[in-house]
Amino acid sequence: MSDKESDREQETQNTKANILDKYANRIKTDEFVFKKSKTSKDKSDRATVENVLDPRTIKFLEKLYRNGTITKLNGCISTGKEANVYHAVNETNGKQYAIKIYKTSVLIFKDRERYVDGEFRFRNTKNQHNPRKMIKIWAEKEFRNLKRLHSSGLIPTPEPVALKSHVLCMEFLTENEESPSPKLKDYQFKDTEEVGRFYQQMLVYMRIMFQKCHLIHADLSEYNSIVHKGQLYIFDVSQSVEPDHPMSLDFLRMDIKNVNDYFQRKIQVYPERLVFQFIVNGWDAIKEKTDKNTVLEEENEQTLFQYLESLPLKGEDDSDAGFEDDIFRSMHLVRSLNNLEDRDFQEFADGKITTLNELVQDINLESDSDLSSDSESESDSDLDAESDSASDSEKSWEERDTSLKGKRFEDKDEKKARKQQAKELKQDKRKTKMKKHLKKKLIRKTKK
Ligand SMILES: Nc1ncnc2c1ncn2[C@@H]1O[C@H](COP(=O)(O)OP(=O)(O)OP(=O)(O)O)[C@@H](O)[C@H]1O
Ligand SMILES: [Mg+2]
Repeated sequence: MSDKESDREQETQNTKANILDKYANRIKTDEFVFKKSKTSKDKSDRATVENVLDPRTIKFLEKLYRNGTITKLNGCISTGKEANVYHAVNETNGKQYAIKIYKTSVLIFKDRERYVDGEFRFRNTKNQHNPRKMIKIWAEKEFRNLKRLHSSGLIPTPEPVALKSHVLCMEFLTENEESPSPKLKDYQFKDTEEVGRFYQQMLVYMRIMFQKCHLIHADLSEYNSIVHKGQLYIFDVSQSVEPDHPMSLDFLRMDIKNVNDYFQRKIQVYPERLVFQFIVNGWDAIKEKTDKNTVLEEENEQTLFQYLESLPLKGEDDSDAGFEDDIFRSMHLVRSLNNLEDRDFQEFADGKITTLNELVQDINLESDSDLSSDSESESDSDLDAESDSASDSEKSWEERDTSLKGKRFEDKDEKKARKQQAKELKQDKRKTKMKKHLKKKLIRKTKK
């Protein structure tokens, strides 16, 4: 190890040592048991803390102490495959927090990449194989998505409080000092009427997330929703994507399946295709589809519930034939014919591919540009990312390269090189491209 590295190693150990000295009695990482916490006088076990939290994590955690957000980390409430969640408290104002600390195990990144690739907001993300940098981006993604949902005022979520690199601090959902509010999977429903209400509420939130917040959850289930003060709260949005993500509609169909799978153990549910159309269709298309005795005014939660009431449940309506859930789920859905790869044309001709506009009308898949740059709305104190020597996408927000990206602002020879490259790309695409007249003939044939 070079001198420089060993100095750095030594410095890290020192940082860790004196942080632990300073906070030793206020950081516990073993399992947090609510009832016991009041009486437990047992000192935090320093050795456990040392092997659970690495020095960098402790350094970020310390920022939450120093800025007065928390005064004590009580222990771990969940060990997930991606992150551990800890309970923390501010003993002065009694506020309770959930501190989600992401893990750096590389194995998970394989699965995560598909959620980051293709996302407009993370187009500059490099270092996909650098675990430390990747967890920072992943935590930032969760923080920004949570902020977008929370600030919309339309979707109940835990309030996001701060992000320090891969350490995310948010409001802890609990109705008393004794226990966290239950996940949907553990919630004791009063009766089937209440189950039905929660089911419709979940579908309405999925539509609002898509239409107003321009997000698809992509891991929605009874495990990632909590019933708090009688309301359904949505969280765990690190993997959520915008509608322009190439796989957004596949993720949406997966969410619909998971939600239906949970509720149909208790009540009758709607066909997945109708749920998909409810979420993705523009409001005018929805109004058109309703029968004449359901008059809908402007879109709000009430009219959305009203529309759902008018929908046939699974099996009640034979127009569903040919669109059973498994067929709908396995359908190769493309956004429009221009998205069709040449090799798919034959499949399309054989009627095996459905274009989106055959399924829904006036769909808006464009991500709202001001929403997409939701980082601008972050207050710097929230996104106090660690600023080590890193590429643009890694710099903390204050230091990131603010020169405008895009064609208008590049210098001359870069522009020339880019044009040349685009020309070559077009040339070899043309070689494999299907001739226009053949494409037209195929489409005419399928329209008959
Ligand atoms: N704000 C919160 N308030 C109360 N409990 C929370 C909060 N955030 C997370 N939890 C608890 O921690 C658990 C894990 O949180 P989350 O799902 O965000 O992490 P995860 O890494 O995705 O875990 P998993 O892999 O198990 O889904 C939740 O199921 C919930 O029980
Ligand atoms: Mg989760």
